[in-house]
Amino acid sequence: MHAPMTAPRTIVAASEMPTTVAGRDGILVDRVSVTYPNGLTAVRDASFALDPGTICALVGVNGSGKSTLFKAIMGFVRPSVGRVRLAGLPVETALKRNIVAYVPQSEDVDWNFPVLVEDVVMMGRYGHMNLFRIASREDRRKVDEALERVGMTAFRKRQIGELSGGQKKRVFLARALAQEGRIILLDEPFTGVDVTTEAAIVALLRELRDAGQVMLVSTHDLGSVPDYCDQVVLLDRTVLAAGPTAAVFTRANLERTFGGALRNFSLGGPALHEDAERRSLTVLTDDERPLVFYGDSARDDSETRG
Ligand SMILES: Nc1ncnc2c1ncn2[C@@H]1O[C@H](COP(=O)(O)OP(=O)(O)OP(=O)(O)O)[C@@H](O)[C@H]1O
Repeated sequence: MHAPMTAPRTIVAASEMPTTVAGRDGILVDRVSVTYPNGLTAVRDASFALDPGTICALVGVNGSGKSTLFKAIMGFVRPSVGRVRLAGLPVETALKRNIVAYVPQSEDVDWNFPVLVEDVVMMGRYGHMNLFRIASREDRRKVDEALERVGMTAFRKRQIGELSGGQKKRVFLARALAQEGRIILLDEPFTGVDVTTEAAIVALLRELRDAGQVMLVSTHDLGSVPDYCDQVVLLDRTVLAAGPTAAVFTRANLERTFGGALRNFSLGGPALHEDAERRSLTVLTDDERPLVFYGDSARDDSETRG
């Protein structure tokens, strides 16, 4: 059972935190704004800091700027204002040192590209290779290990485009594992994934967290956030709230984040099933797995899932 939710509290902006503590070895997003060439400011004055050994959910409606923030962290777009530090380094340096791994959204990948599963995972090793990209025994061992960890060894000679959605996600996760980045960004890793695969991915993320990695996970799967995320960043073109899940992932904050996009079912009164206690039940849903609140506490219903 997840710890009861507490009242939302004021979150200290990353820029006000001493960089020697928060985000020093993890992710520091400090007053970042991103303006696209068409003049649209997709993210304004966003700040948060994540230390190693953290899984953080990035939550917001479609168009709230999640992918833009990922692109800024990956160096695909340059902030017009503010700075990103990865393990204390500027983005370009962190990328050169192979510190950041990225698991893309399925839509961002060309699945017709003829490439084998094991080749995709080997791409995670490219940064460790010399100019000629000749895989060493160590590189091959890391690829074998990564495929094994995600349960895709039997599929290694298959074309990536022939796999199911969940299998593709596992392969890209294996690529991130093979890369051995200390920072992993996952863009909607659970979209189109069955509950068994989701549970396997979550178990792997927990292992990585326990090994000291820091993960930022963009997700619409609200119901599972309290199960495995230590921290949450709520985004709506700017950071509405950021911090420990128990403090930030509250009904009030979610309603503020999602506004009319959130479907809210409230049931009051009658006892549920064999539960004798009468209490109110609220179900909040974005577009994937719903989040259930009993009174003001989010219920961890992981035991009821496959
Ligand atoms: N290259 C671009 N040029 C101009 N505007 C863009 C560009 N990319 C995204 N946008 C706009 O920036 C805003 C934020 O988009 P972004 O893709 O970051 O949202 P998101 O939170 O990732 O959405 P989703 O949940 O749908 O993936 C949107 O209004 C989008 O139309």
